[in-house]
Amino acid sequence: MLEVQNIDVFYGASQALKSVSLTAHKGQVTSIMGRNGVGKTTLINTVAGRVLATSGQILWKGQSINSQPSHQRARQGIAYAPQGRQIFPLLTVQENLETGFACLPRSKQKIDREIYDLFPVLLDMRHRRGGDLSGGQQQQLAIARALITKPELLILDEPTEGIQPSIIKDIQSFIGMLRDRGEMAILLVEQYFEFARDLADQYAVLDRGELVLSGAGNEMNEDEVRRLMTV
Ligand SMILES: Nc1ncnc2c1ncn2[C@@H]1O[C@H](COP(=O)(O)OP(=O)(O)OP(=O)(O)O)[C@@H](O)[C@H]1O
Repeated sequence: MLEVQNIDVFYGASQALKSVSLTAHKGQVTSIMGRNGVGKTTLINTVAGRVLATSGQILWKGQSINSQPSHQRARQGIAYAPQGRQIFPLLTVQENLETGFACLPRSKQKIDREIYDLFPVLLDMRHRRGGDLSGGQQQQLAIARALITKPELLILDEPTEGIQPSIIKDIQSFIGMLRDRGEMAILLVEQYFEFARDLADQYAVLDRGELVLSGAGNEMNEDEVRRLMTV
């Protein structure tokens, strides 16, 4: 479904990704792992169209999307919940959700009841300001906002960052549930090893811009991956 083929990315003269390849499939989580600064966010930003690859191909449902800007990719079913959540603190929960409509035609700009069924806390708090939510609730809001377009590829950048341990399990269940519905592929960037491992149908480990290890989640060499994730 998503095929990233040998992409190179540069920031000025510095190369952030070196010939990185990756796939993601419907009904599966692909966990992208690695230390700080190895290129994980750059990789998903390149898939989302926020950063452009200088060479290589990104194929979405068999078509090259390299030259498409991010809003066009969003319209094609690629959604992104960014690192740090980027909730608008002064907008209400409902208004935050509505910002996810930007790439949809007016006729489709409706919050499905299903979103609130998935995240009941957001229904209870829909008239509260985004900034008043806890970190875990904001993370749910960020995922819900990404789901508003009914994506077929959901990209999540470090959803556990800054979230208290008791809520991390809930976030893990949400992601597992979305995966099990079989309607979308999920690309998960995560530094919390157990979280990324438990969700991974496939995994990829980056080190200094290169893909150094990848495979099926259930065949992961845990010691090796942990070593590559340790500073
Ligand atoms: N906009 C940018 N301009 C210049 N260099 C950048 C930019 N964004 C990232 N980099 C550099 O590219 C490299 C990869 O960064 P990236 O954020 O993709 O890594 P990461 O694995 O996601 O790290 P983290 O886990 O800290 O988010 C780093 O050396 C970083 O400093």
